[in-house]
Amino acid sequence: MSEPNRENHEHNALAPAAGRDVEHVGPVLDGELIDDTLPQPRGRTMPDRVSAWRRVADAAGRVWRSGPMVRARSLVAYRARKAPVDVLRLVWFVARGNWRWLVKFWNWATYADLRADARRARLAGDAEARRAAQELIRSDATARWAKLGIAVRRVVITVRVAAPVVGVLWLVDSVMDRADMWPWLADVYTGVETMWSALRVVVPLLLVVVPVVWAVAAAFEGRDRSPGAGWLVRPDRDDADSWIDERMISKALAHLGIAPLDRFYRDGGELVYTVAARKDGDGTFAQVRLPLGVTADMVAARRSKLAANLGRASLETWPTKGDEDGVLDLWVADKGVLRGGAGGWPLVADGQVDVFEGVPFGLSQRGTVINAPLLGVNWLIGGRPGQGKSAALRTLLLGAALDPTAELWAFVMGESPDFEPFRPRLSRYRMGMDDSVAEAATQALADLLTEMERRGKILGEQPGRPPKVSRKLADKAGLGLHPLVCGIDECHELFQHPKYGKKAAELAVRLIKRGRKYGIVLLLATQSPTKDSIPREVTRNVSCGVAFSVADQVANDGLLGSGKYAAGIRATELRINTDRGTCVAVGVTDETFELVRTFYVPFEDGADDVTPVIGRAVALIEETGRAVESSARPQLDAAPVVADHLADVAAVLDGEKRVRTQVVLNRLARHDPGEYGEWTFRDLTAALAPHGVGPVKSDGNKVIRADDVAAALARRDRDDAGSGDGDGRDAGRDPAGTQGLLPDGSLPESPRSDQREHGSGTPGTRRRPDPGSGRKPADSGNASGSLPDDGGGGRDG
Ligand SMILES: Nc1ncnc2c1ncn2[C@@H]1O[C@H](COP(=O)(O)OP(=O)(O)OP(=O)(O)O)[C@@H](O)[C@H]1O
Repeated sequence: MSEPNRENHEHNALAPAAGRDVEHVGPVLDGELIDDTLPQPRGRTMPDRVSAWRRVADAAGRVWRSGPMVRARSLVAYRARKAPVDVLRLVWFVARGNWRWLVKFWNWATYADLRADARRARLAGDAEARRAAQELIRSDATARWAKLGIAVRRVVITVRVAAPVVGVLWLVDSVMDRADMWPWLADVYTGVETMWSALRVVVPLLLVVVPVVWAVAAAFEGRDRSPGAGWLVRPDRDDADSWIDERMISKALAHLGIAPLDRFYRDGGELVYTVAARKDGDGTFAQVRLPLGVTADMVAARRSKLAANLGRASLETWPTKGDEDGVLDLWVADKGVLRGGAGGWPLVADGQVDVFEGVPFGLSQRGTVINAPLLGVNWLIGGRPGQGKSAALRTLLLGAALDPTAELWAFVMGESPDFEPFRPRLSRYRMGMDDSVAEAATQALADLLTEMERRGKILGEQPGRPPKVSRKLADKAGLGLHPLVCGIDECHELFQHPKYGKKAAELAVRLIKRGRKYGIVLLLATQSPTKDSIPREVTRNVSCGVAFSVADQVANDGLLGSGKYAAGIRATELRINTDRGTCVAVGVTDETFELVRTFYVPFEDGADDVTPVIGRAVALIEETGRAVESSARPQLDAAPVVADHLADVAAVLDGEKRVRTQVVLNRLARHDPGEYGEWTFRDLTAALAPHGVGPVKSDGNKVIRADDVAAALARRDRDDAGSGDGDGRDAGRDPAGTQGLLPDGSLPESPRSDQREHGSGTPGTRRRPDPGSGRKPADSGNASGSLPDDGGGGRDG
């Protein structure tokens, strides 16, 4: 029975509705046919959900821990902590603002300023000025009362006119119906009523707004006007209460006694912080744009006052010039943090070095390890006696020793055992005060120059003409492009040597300008970095300057570069003995300067950590199948030191504008009898001709003009710099070292021996060193080995 019925229903339901009544058969459901044979979407399982949640939680955690979030969090926390004090402060500002307005009103009402003028004039006995002031008070009072009278009269007139009109309107409105009024009169009433309703809305609003505006204005008027009293302190670390913030810095700057800065503050100026005070290593860094008339140098000149104002020691306060003269970079160390030394050298017990990566040198002021660059740079280390120069030079050389590809030379121009333990690892080593050491060192510089030229040729022959020696090229057997590091301690003794000094200086300058591309590194240490003891061109062109405690600006700028003292980069702040081992360094990182606590590898009073490191360095070379180029080998035939005729002529002109050729010849003969003793006019002309210089006639005499010689020298230097990338110290410094990383523990691949495969000098007999013996060279009085070379002798040890 039910089937026909259902059919009937369906038929009715599907029948077209047009022209008939529609019969409702219940709700129409939307659906989808499911085919069991197709793959069905799977519901999300529990593990899926968990991992999705975990991903979301991870992302949220990352955002939570991100830098801006941390800063925002600490700012909110800081402000929340400060909220009660801030509220009290605001209330106090409002009260003080009202009081200040009251005082201002009172002063205006009582002519306090004019009365003060009159009083001053009376005290000064200036009757005329006093009369003028009193006259002014009288006339001003008259004018003021007159103005008040006019205003009152206007009000009275307005009331007298308006009152009858209002009365009439009120009367008319109370006796007449609006509908019976003239339309214009009804409009007047409508307008009045609209105004009245608007007033009913506006007045309560004003009753709220006016007090708020009043309070804000009063708070502004009553604000703290002392320097740096802004509200925007931006802490980004937890101990926000104990660190240096903008307010402290502004306050400290306000009390330096710099007139334009004082004026700026007096006029209510607020300093602009281009970098808000933030934690930077073991201290706080901020960058301030100084107001008109103030330079960073002016602040740097008052460093000790600034330090005192900030509650720090001078050494802990570093105001330096930022990107512009008017931008102050200020770094302030956390209290006492610089007192601790850097600790032991990280490689003293273990590890290896790749000199292309740098050598751990010390801790920066930020507390990170400075990996000092060795390749592609030259070093000048200086400071007062006993402050750590030799120890720093030793650390650099020790680092180089732990690179089995590096060849090391050392010359100590004095009686000092500082580098004795290095002997087994050194290819050349001379120590002492006699002339033969100076001669050997000069010879070494000449050989390095020859070697540099050879390397230049080799580099030019490589595919792609690489611009400089790379790790890959240095490791390539047979090229002889391995790193060659030459350290000269007490180098002023060499440059001031009566016989070899000039030559050594000339050679060193040329090496420093050009050698860095060829893997040749010069490390110079000196007690005396004055212009007489170190050639100006050396101090100008070395890329890494290190100054331990120095006595004055001259020594400071001699080591760190000109203008550094004025810019606030001052090793004069380092206290003799107290800050032993701490130095100011430029060029060792990308920072303008670093305050470095150098690592110390002891070699004194029975303590000797150097010898074991050298033992390890020698063992490393043996492991890699290299032969050590030791100074113990017999002397190689050294190429004679080549005389530089142009430089010698320049030297003997002795600052005179023009000198007769005969006098030049005489002076040259005195300067270097071996070279110039037999020289004639023709020799002199021939020697100078290639440089475009020659004798010219002046007052009937043949003379050499100093200007011509200087121009030729400059030309040559330019050419040298052009081919060697002449590194103006401050302009295009060499790539700086890195910070914060220790060098890779080991080289990726043991480099092959190539120390003996290039040609310079003549081969010597090679002997396996005995690292433990600390053996003296066979003849320590002789110049030790020249550049490693065996002219095709056995490779790879
Ligand atoms: N980084 C350091 N940490 C701790 N002490 C150091 C450090 N460097 C050097 N010293 C100490 O200073 C002493 C002197 O060091 P060093 O011989 O290197 O000074 P110097 O400047 O070369 O002196 P001189 O000019 O007389 O040769 C060392 O014996 C050592 O005690």
